[in-house]
Amino acid sequence: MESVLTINNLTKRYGRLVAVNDLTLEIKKGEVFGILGPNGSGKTTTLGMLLDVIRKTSGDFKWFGQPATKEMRKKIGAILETPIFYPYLSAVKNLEIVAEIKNAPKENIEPALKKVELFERKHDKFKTYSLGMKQRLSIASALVCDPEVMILDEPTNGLDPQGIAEIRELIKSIAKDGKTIILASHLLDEVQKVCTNFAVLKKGDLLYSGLVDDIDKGEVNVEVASDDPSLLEKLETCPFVARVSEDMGKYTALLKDDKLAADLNKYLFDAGIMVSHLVTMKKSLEKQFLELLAESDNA
Ligand SMILES: Nc1ncnc2c1ncn2[C@@H]1O[C@H](COP(=O)(O)OP(=O)(O)OP(=O)(O)O)[C@@H](O)[C@H]1O
Repeated sequence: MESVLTINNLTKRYGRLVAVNDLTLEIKKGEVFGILGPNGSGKTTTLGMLLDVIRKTSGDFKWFGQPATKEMRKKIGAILETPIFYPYLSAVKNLEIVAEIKNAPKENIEPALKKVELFERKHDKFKTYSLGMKQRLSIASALVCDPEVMILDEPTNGLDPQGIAEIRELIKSIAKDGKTIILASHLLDEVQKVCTNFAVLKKGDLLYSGLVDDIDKGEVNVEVASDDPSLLEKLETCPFVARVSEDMGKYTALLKDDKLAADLNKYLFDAGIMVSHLVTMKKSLEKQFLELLAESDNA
């Protein structure tokens, strides 16, 4: 798949504080890429550097395989904060002004308003809009330029549950149209619901990057006990046990090759061992991330 963005060793320091530390990532066409991390983890700083509104300290990034140019930046629609709309003007008038400033065709306004489901309300004044509608209009203002990539920073912040659901649906529907989306969020749930790929940042460091589908896959640890003294030896020689540890007379075996507790039970039974205790201790990535985020909140 074509690379939309490659980031190599990107770093931003504010004095002694390292806001983004040696970040290396690749984002490919069609991905909905979530940058996940608690407050202060460096998400906004990263997006700011990628959009050249924050000056990088060191490192490098390329959009579409090339250093960013003004022309290329037109392919990127970014909403870092709500754009300033005129409160007494209608949505359509506001978007006409946006199109004028950004030199975008006025014909894009109607489809953009339809996409964000504000077409019926297009003549209403901006000030009469709910927060969710205002956010959808912000997204429409990026769509007016028909960008290939959309960048959204905490797109559901401050919205009520219905507003949140609408924005998430909208993001998925924009992605279906073939646009690549980069989204910063502190909500694992949001990233899980909307994104295909994600990276986890903590205090500027990249902790993890991978597929959202892998969140449910986690390590399978099985706690096992038996009166048979050869249990440890059998566990250590089992071809799908990666590691064994002992605690209070029970062994914990980390399984590999997608094997489950039932497979271990069968293996031990076939080896002549009757177990007295067998419990799966699955630690999903989700749990690990929640722990990680909680740790950061307490830091
Ligand atoms: N202009 C600045 N001067 C000094 N420090 C800054 C500046 N901007 C950001 N920082 C610091 O850099 C770190 C990363 O901040 P950043 O805003 O990128 O995090 P974030 O993950 O986007 O969090 P949030 O969601 O709260 O904005 C934080 O410690 C922040 O205090």
